[in-house]
Amino acid sequence: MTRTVAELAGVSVLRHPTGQVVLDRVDWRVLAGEHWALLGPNGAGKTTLLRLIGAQGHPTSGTVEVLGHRVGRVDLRALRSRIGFVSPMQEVPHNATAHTVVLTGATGTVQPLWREYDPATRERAHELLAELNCKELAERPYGVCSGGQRARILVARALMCDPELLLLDEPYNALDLPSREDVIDAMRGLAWGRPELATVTVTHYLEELPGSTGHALLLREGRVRASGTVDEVLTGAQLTACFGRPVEVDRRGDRWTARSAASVG
Ligand SMILES: Nc1ncnc2c1ncn2[C@@H]1O[C@H](COP(=O)(O)OP(=O)(O)OP(=O)(O)O)[C@@H](O)[C@H]1O
Repeated sequence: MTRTVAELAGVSVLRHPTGQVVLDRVDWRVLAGEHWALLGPNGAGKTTLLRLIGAQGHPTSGTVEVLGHRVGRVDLRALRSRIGFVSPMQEVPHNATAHTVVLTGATGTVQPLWREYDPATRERAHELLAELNCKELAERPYGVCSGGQRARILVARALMCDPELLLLDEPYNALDLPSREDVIDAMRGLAWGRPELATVTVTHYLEELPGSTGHALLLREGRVRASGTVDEVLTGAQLTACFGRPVEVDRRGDRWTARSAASVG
């Protein structure tokens, strides 16, 4: 039987002091090797849900189990060290080289802790840069790398802890088309090369989903509107219900496109 990586049951999040319901009785299970897309309008609760599954917070009610541990009963820092997280909010020292940025993933720190990195760890950072097709960037300062290169460096960094779960919050944000395609290729390569790794990617655009995406969850106003395989969920009817306006979805090869049905013709 395939291992459960994360399971949320009846999860709600209310904001203090307004009592705003950010997530409303969410049920969700992610299995090893699954690749999920998390979609929904602005403010639907996607980042909040990603943070919960990443053991970066507690629900107001309901249960969150990640990698066999119940959030609230374990040291969240220990749990987080087994989860890779890529987010545009991440703090990164821009004058550090790409290799150094990847190394900081071993310690989960913003700044490098040089004494912690033995030769094998340093070599591993090089290997991960190569796995993400950017080994030539090793000595380049992160700050001068392009958006697509930075995204791949951050994925390599997240893989330093050899995670069982990799979470990506809008990794394609503000990338030009070639850069986006490079990151999509890298994600597809990861799915192929690491069959046990589960991933969850928050995105706004179906065009950004690698063909390796097998599952999708649609959120609207904190509620799950649809959840399941991409064939069940990434349909015009489901996206229309989720976004509240007519949406048409096409699938060509292993990629998707979506557009407002009102603009067709
Ligand atoms: N720290 C916070 N304090 C108060 N409200 C918050 C906080 N973080 C998020 N919220 C609110 O919770 C709701 C969900 O936010 P969240 O960032 O999870 O949505 P999202 O689907 O990721 O949105 P977006 O697509 O715009 O990034 C929003 O209404 C937001 O304003």
